[in-house]
Formats: sequence, C-alpha cells, structure tokens
Amino acid sequence: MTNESPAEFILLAGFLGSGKTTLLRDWLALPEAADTAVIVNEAGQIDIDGAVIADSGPLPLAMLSNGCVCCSLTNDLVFTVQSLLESREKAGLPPFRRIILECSGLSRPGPILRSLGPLAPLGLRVRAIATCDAAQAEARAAHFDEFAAQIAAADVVVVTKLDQAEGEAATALAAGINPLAARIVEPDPARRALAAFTTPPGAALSTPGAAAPHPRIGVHLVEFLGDAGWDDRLDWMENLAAFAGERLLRMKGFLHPAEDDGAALLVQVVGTLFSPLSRMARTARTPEALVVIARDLTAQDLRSMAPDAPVRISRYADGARRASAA
Ligand SMILES: Nc1nc2c(ncn2[C@@H]2O[C@H](COP(=O)(O)OP(=O)(O)OP(=O)(O)O)[C@@H](O)[C@H]2O)c(=O)[nH]1
Repeated sequence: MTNESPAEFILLAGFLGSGKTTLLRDWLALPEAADTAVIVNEAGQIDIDGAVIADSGPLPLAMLSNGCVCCSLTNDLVFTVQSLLESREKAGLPPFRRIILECSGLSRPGPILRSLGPLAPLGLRVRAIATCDAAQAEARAAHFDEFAAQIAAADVVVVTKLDQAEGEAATALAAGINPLAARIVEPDPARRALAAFTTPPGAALSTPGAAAPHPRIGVHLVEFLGDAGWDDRLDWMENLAAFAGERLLRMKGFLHPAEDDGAALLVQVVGTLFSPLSRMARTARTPEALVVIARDLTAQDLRSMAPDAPVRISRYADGARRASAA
C-alpha cells in the first residue's frame, strides 16, 4: 500500500477570500499538477468553491460540505481520503502524487492535522500552505486568532493580490507571525502557484531575513541546559502544550536523542498536535533547539510555567538562529 499511497497531503489554508481557490486553479492549470486530487471544504450551504474547482477540468474532486472541517467533519476527511485512494486504485490509474485539501476560510489547521492520525499507516508527507491577502488588513485584525493559527501552521506562506496592493506589509506581518515559513511573493499567478506547491517543506528552516514580531505573537528559542535529561525535554514540551492550549500555534526544531548516534530528531508540532519525532539521518547535525510560536504568551510566561525546568528561553532571531536575551 505504501508504494501506491500519495506522496503528499497538502493542507491549503488562508483567511476568507484570501485567494485559496484562485491559487489552486492556477496550480491545476499547470502540467506539473498531474495526478493531483482535490478535496474542498465549503462551510456554507452552497458549494461554490467546489463548483469553481470542478470548472478547471476533469480531476478527482471530493467535497466536504455543510460544516467546517476543523470543527465537525474530521471523520469525513479520513473517509474521503480513503475513498479517493480506493477509487483510483480500482480504476487502475497511477497513484496520486498529492491530495490537496482546500480548507474553509475560518478553519484552524491544528485540529485538521490531528484528524489525519488514522491515515498514518499510509505514510503521507503532510505540509501546509497559507494564502495571505496583501490587501486584507481589516479582516486580519477582526479574526486575528484564526489568521494567526493559519499563518503559524504554514510551511509556505503565499502573498496574494499583489496587483491590488503592495506586498510588503502582508509579508512582514506573516514573517512576524511565522519566521520559519518560506514566503512566496510572486506577482505572476502561474509562477506563484508553481512555487507554492513545489517549495519543499525543508525550505522553511532556512528562510533568511529579519522580521519584527507581531505584538501578540511571541517567537521563542528554547534550548535545553547541559544537565537536562531526555525526560526533561519531553516533559517540557508536553507541559507547554497543556499550559498554552490554543495559544500554542507552532513548535519546530531539533532534539538530540538520549542514545546519541549523531543524528538529530525533527520536532514538528502544529497547534498542540505532535507529529512523531523523525530522525534526520541524511543531513549534517543541527544544533539542538526548539522554536516556539505562541499567541499572547511572553518568554516570562513560558519560564513561569516550569520555573525549575533546565531550559533557557530567549527571543528567536530570524535567519541566523541567534538568540538575544529576552
Ligand atoms: N485582483 C486579484 N484578485 C484575486 C486574486 N486572488 C484572488 N482574487 C479574487 O479574490 C476573490 C476571492 O478569491 P478566492 O480564490 O475565491 O478566495 P478563497 O480564499 O478561496 O475564498 P473563500 O473560499 O471564500 O475563503 C475572488 O474574486 C478572486 O477572483 C489576485 O491575486 N488578484
């Protein structure tokens, strides 16, 4: 089954009207989009996005209608992915290279990713793309919690509507919320779509350029001290998820395992959902550190959460991964 499973599950998030469907249609028009299946979650009664995508031409398309996938349709999502795979196999066609889920504009990525748990045996590589409208400042302010959760979960942030507004403000805002994401600021729709769907997730760790953090978002660097044991590391991360709840938007980084064989373990957390630690066997050893993106939580709050924990918490310095004292 693993050989025939799709290589990627791509969650396409982004605030209401920020250009998700448009980006997806631009992608589906490219030859590189062959062997893509699409699932559309339309929260309202009428499936407008689904109809627009279907108009792109023949493609495997499934709908999750009448509700928000992050609130009520998580079982349906697993069933829908399984059905798409099975019907593809029955038709004798090559396996999908990717399944793209277009979320509704108010969806939070964390619960959606959590709901994919039953699909773990398929070995999907999961990543998230978020669209960020260059001109939509008011909507961002009014629904900041959802907007921040979408941007913080993203491996790739795509700035849209560059023909309507300068992209600098939206780009800086996105970078201030999630300095780990690769940012695509490309006015040409076809090149933008190609970059959005083909930028590898690993690019997110090395995006250069400093960004001023958003006043409500803390981006923290967490380092374990010399006497910290393996359980201290796991306990600290679990405590953080319980303490921060919805305020924890993203955690990403590397741990050096207890039985150290020279390879680091990649930590991936979206919302409070922990992916299994994965071993970085083929890349040069990276320093041990975690980057925590949280809403309405200061470095002092994180220290107070576990005052005796053997960790150092400082402000994350974008790009160079250097910490300045917080
Ligand atoms: N000028 C311009 N308009 C755009 C661009 N991208 C999207 N739009 C328009 O913005 C509106 C919303 O775009 P959609 O692609 O439907 O946005 P969405 O995020 O899928 O919307 P919801 O599913 O309702 O959340 C449509 O009228 C699009 O034509 C762009 O880059 N430039």
